[in-house]
Amino acid sequence: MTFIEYPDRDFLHLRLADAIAGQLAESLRRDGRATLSVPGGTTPAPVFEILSGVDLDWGLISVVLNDERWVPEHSDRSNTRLLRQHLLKGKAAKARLIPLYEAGHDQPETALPGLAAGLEPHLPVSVLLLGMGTDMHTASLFPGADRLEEALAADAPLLLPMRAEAAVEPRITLTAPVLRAAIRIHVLITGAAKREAIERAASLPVEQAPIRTVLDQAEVHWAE
Ligand SMILES: O=C1O[C@H](COP(=O)(O)O)[C@@H](O)[C@H](O)[C@H]1O
Repeated sequence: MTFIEYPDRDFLHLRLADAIAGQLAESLRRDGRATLSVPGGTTPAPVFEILSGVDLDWGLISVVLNDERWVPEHSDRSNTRLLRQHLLKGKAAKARLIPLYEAGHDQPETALPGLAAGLEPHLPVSVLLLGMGTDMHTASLFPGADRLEEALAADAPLLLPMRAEAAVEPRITLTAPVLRAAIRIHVLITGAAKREAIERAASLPVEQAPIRTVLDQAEVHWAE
């Protein structure tokens, strides 16, 4: 993996947002379209805030989460809600959100075919930004999750539902082949515990450290 250490979080957020914006612009020039996939959780909001003010042809950019928790959008656990609050506003309000949640379904399984059909035309992902938990999960690929093996397989479908003790609620996640097919891959982590975890991940099997599925292709961005 390529590991980039920054002197502080503000600098990290600015440099990473700048790199992502440049790569999206490159995809727009090359392909006339771009897809950006982003994590939820507690870490990425400052990068989203910066990106939302960047001058890009956002009308040609699709945005999809790496994963979603199966909760309504008004829940403070909703990754879609986080996206709307911090990224899909300002200049980025024109971007097209590709949903990973559909109201009216108690469980992700029944919504899955429709969500996957909506995603397919927007692949491959041009720029993939991932987060990681200290348990080395990325997207909703959790160690010990019920469908992890299926999601890591080379012939996995685009999306899978996922349940794991650490995940709290059912999830829906992009699978490993979709993540690995992304043209540019960034991992954003902060703090000593996540640095230690990603260093440990490099020597563990992917089932124990799912972040490994992208580590050979990723730039990891870290600040204390
Ligand atoms: O639950 C999730 O966790 C990971 C990591 O989140 P963080 O709060 O430790 O930054 C995140 O990447 C994933 O998208 C999210 O659903």
